[in-house]
Amino acid sequence: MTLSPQTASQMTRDLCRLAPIVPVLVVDDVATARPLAEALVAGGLPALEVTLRTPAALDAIREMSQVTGGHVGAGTLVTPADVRAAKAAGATFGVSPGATPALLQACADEDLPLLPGAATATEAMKLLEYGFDMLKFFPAEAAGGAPALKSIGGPLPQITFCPTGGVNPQNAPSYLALENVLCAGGSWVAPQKMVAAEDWAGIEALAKAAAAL
Ligand SMILES: O=C(O)C(=O)C[C@H](O)[C@H](O)COP(=O)(O)O
Repeated sequence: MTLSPQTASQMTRDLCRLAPIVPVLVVDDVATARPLAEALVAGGLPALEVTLRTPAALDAIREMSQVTGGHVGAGTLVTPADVRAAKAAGATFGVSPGATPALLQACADEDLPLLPGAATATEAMKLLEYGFDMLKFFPAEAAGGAPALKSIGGPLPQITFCPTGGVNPQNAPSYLALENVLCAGGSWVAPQKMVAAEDWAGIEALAKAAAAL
């Protein structure tokens, strides 16, 4: 099977329209995965990105995929092997910090809609040449923040973005106000301490506040 970049972008764009914030999750303990996803979805954040940065990540994706109303994707996709593992675990989309031809091909082969990362006009233009017009702007704050993304939108208005990396409740509104931003990614809605303490009501409240941004 080969998923076209155009179709992949349409699918990730639809996901990014579900809520203003996509939680970026680092799951250490698979036992927390399902209640964490339930709290975030209940709070109004249905699209979830589980980073492949911990040994528990793939099992966490498997668990979270059972949660009604959730859309669980895999983040930190770097290699074709990551893509195959994410797909096998049940991820319905992928997110990568950047993009390589091998990664793009693996996502097409696995039918995994990818939100590929770009930080500069040239990177965005290369992805546009492939057919991707829904991108992750990463690392958002370090790469110039909302002013940089606004500037990229001048010559490249056909590309829409999900800025991620250093986004927080204070600066999120300045991104979300841009015409070329559909949503933003952020880890603050699932603080490690609250997850460890199993404070699901607290996390649901954070999600509600983020959903209202
Ligand atoms: O691992 C990945 O693929 C990523 O997507 C990196 C994330 O963008 C950051 O982890 C966002 O984290 P915060 O800056 O804490 O919101």
